[in-house]
Amino acid sequence: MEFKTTKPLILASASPRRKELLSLLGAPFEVKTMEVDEHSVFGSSPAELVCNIAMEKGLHVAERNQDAIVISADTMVFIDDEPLGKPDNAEMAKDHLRRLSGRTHTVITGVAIYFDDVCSMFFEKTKVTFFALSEEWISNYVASGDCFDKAGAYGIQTVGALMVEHVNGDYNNVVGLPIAGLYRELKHLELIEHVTAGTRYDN
Ligand SMILES: Cc1cn([C@H]2C[C@H](O)[C@@H](COP(=O)(O)OP(=O)(O)OP(=O)(O)O)O2)c(=O)[nH]c1=O
Repeated sequence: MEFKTTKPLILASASPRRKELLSLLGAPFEVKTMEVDEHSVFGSSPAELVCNIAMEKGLHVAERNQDAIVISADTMVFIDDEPLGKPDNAEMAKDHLRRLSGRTHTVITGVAIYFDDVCSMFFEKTKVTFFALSEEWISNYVASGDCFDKAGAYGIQTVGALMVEHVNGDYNNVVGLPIAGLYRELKHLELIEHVTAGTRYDN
């Protein structure tokens, strides 16, 4: 099953996970990124914060590619409404994991879709419950390096999966892109269509 977008599609993200998930649509796309200072972005709620960061990540790419659909996203882990982003160092990673140990946290991904001078945004929330983690586990996991490029200092799609007792919601949202929600949003905005037999090689 394949889809095509009504305009050229650009993913404004350096995340290999987002690239892999967007590929599920089977629609061609390019990756174009521009650096943004995530720390200078604010929001009055966790969902608003991730949406505002997602919007910021896509803005300059969209300005330079006005004939395209530009997609950008931001994923953060929230515990007690406090954001846990990507850890800067091993101590910060250990602190993140100690806070997540034995508790349920929320992973929110904000997604921005730029097209026709418009920016449409949505977010997806997934609840993840961790088993209680021993100090030895935390040290070994952080030493493996898996935690460093990931919000909350874990990867649910890697060996980090061994910490997860329960997931309530979209798994792909935790990995960085709620692809089912994104497909539905693109469909709602009439930016994507199913490639039916006979139209597959039309362009
Ligand atoms: C919680 C969790 C996050 N992550 C990743 C998804 C995101 O790539 C990353 C959160 O950082 P982001 O700042 O959302 O994204 P990024 O810096 O990787 O990529 P870009 O800004 O260029 O789009 O954490 C996992 O891969 N697995 C997980 O289980």
